[in-house]
Amino acid sequence: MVLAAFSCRSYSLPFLLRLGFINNQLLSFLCPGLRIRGLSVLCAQTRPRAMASSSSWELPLVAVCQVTSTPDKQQNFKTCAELVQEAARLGACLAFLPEAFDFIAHDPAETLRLSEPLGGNLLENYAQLARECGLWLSLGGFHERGQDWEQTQKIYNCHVLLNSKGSVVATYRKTHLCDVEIPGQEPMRESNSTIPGPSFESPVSTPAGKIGLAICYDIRFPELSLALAQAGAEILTYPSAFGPITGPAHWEVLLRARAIETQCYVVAAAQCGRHHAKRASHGHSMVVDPWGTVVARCSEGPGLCLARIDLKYLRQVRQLLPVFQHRRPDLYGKLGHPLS
Ligand SMILES: O=C(O)CNC(=O)[C@H](CS)NC(=O)CCC(=O)C(=O)O
Repeated sequence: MVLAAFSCRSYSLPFLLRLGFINNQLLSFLCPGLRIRGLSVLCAQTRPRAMASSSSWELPLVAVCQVTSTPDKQQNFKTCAELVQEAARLGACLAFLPEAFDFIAHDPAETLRLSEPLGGNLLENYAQLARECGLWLSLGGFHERGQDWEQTQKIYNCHVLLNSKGSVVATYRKTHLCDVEIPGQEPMRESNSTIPGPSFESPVSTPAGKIGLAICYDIRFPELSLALAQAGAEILTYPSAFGPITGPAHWEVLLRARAIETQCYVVAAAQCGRHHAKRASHGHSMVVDPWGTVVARCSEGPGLCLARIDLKYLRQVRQLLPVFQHRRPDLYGKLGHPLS
């Protein structure tokens, strides 16, 4: 007990663990109570020592906003605007809002009624907000009436990236729609109201790095994240509204897996709490670094968290573990076909 405590304080436990002077079994034998603390310290410091980052205040800061959207569009805008203003005050160059930041409706009919085109009032309000605050905005899933609205009477789930002048720099329309029924959470039939997008978009240069756009359920398709990484993405974004059953089981694991596989930062702004009588979301917005470490996470309820994006560190991780050189595309030809 004394030895373990002494080790922790004086000789940096993770350092001794890495050198092999002490292992987790020995540690748990010496001090069961400290094991968890020791492991969590280890987790935060598994970043290899040689890979020290640049001075952190020189690195771009991003903000991840977590909200509880309701059917009330005006109120939702007010909540999001306050968080974006807070992000700007804290020095962020880019703020991320979750899927359905504009609203979460009671049913598909209300979703369609509340939707707007890209050129509508809501996007104009966000463009003005970006200009006033002087930061970029990832608007993670806007219920968009597209060019084909008159014929189809259906919308797109559209991720819009605005620069600090309020101009639309990129749009991505969700390609994998969530049509799933999981016992214990409200059935999701996104295709009732939404058309899947035709393609993914090339990653976009921003003050924080090159961003690959995706949305929520897309995270279950590693093919998309690999395609984005191969097209040059350094940051992947998964603005989301995960449910209360799949959230605890899959959310963090999926985010960390995508970060480790692609060696990208993963930024995931999430809906949280109860939207209306029938629907609730998991929350747990976070930023994962290219090593797979969760470097920022929101607490319960609406709010924001911040992370620095260190692209030098990203390149070091990619050098240390050159999985993109070791990949065997000659083996994976049938990938993506339904299981037989
Ligand atoms: O409904 C809206 O207005 C906005 N769209 C959503 O919230 C979508 C479709 S219902 N939600 C998801 O994709 C959750 C995926 C998920 O929970 C999982 O993959 O486990």
